[in-house]
Amino acid sequence: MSSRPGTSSLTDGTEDIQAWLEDIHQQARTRLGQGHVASYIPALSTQDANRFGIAICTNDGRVYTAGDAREPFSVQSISKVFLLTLSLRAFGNALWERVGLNPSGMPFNSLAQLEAERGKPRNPFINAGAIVVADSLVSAFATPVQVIQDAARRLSGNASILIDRDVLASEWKHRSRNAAMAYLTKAFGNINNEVDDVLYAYFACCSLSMNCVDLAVALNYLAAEGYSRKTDEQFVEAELARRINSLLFTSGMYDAAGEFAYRVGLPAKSGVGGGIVAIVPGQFSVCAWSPALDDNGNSVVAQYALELMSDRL
Ligand SMILES: NC(=O)CC[C@H](N)C(=O)O
Repeated sequence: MSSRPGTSSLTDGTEDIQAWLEDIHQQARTRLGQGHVASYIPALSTQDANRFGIAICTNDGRVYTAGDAREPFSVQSISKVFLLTLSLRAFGNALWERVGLNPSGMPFNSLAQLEAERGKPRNPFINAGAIVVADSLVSAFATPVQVIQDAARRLSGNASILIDRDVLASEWKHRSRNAAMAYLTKAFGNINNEVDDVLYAYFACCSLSMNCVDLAVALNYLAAEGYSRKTDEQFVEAELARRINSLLFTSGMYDAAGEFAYRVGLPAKSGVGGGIVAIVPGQFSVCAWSPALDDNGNSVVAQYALELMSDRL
């Protein structure tokens, strides 16, 4: 993209944007080979670390892609954005009596902080927070997983989005740590349903299989003041979209949120499947994906691609 001073919107020609994206993809590829594919969920460990895709969805509905942007991957913690949005739609600010709003400064699966803070998770994007949010959805809906899958399908316009049953089975089998968090939270009175039901809903959402285009399109409402072009509805109020973006900015990248904010400066959510969604409010949403992660559980190449992108905006 040209870098005329003072211009930062994606209003240039389509070919320019496509070339710009391909250029970022080319440059970010140089970091393939760094990091490690997540192995604590065995079904994720078989992913090919050399995959790398990126997709942009502009607020006027144009989609640009480079690399493996249409290859489905496990969304993992990116699903926490769907969980939070649906819970805030159902419960509004009452949710914040159960979940905090501050960065955790701890790994996403920390038990120590949850114990110290008496079962009120720091924010909705660490695992304990998302498990409380999932509990709220188990209370609100008879079929919470279906509700979330439907939302992902409608917002992305892709009716064939599925839950990856192998990933779900693998997460379930290796659930000890998340189960410990859920039971500890329940012991403090902050889980209302059966732990197994809540964990199942949480894992099923993490196991959604989507590609970069699906995610960039589905989460574009956060760039577009809450409006979803796909469903042609105000999915959330503009103010709520702004608040979710603020939370993503401070807490979306786990304990690396500060560093990511410094380097990239955009609201973003990562998942251990290697995806990262970032939001440029008023302009576009972007999803980058490459499976190998750094020590914080964030994709090395996807982070670098977003850093290059933000440098050039
Ligand atoms: N950070 C992540 O993507 C973690 C999600 C994963 N399903 C877990 O519970 O550990």
